Amino acid sequence: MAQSHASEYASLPHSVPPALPKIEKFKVGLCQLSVSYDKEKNIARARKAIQNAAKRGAQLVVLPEMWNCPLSDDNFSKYAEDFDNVDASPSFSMLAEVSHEQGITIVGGSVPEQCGDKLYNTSCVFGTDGKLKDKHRKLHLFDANIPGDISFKESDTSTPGDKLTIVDTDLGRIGIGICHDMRFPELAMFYAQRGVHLICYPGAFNMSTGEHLWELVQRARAADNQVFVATCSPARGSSGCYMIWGHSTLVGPFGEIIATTGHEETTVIAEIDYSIIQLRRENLPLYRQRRGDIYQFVDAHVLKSGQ
Ligand SMILES: NC(=O)CCC(=O)C(=O)O
Repeated sequence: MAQSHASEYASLPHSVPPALPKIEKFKVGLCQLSVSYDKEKNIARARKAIQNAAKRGAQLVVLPEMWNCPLSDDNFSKYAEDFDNVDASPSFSMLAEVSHEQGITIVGGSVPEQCGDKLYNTSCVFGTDGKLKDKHRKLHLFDANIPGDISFKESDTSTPGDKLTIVDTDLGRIGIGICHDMRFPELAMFYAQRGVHLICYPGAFNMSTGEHLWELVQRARAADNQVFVATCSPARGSSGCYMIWGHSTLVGPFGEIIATTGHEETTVIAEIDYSIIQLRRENLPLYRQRRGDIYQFVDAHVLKSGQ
């Protein structure tokens, strides 16, 4: 779990290059799904998309933010699931079943999670055995007010998470963020410093910030940290008042776009080759060039533990 990673890695020098996992090359599937008001149909649609991505060779499948639920604050509690009560959690159960059935790793986008009287925007990661490996609760809730454009206050209904999520999988060390989490470079730096190879951000940028910033921020997170970044959005036209930008994308460690799409429902299949991380870090050894004598990135876990 992330918190144990924090203490385990607290003493590492900043920006160590990651050790490569056994598997260097594999295919990722980014399922950009249409989302309707019918939760059962959303689950069936997601299952099919995952199965098709696996048939096309994807060993890792990423789903969008809020794939079981039209994206609006007033829907979250209606579509929420309690993951501790798996029998009453059809989205969770489907992901567990299909990851096992297909023998793949799934970053299960996000769905609203009910935990006691709290709602979270939560991403569950499943291993090839169908077991939950970890879950990430969105840390930075999307509260925005751009007059005449968009007004959204996720914090009216949801509670922010309180931990970082680094998951060791057969396909490398994966860091998880959800949508607005991508705006915060510190989170990506924290992950990179702890040897993450790939950061997955299920996300649903809107039309205004999407056009200007969706591509820019994910390329920046990848280039700054010399890691892979994968984003997965719902398709536009998905139900709800929130107009979605789409454009699910895989970015490489040079900030290069490896594969992307438009706003319609589709699955992007692309190859991740981790040896490129090593190559780029040799080409441009940012981790050695940082001026730790002038400035330092100090994370809260290190401060708290007094190191
Ligand atoms: N669902 C979200 O967190 C949206 C974030 C977003 O659009 C942004 O600009 O940030």
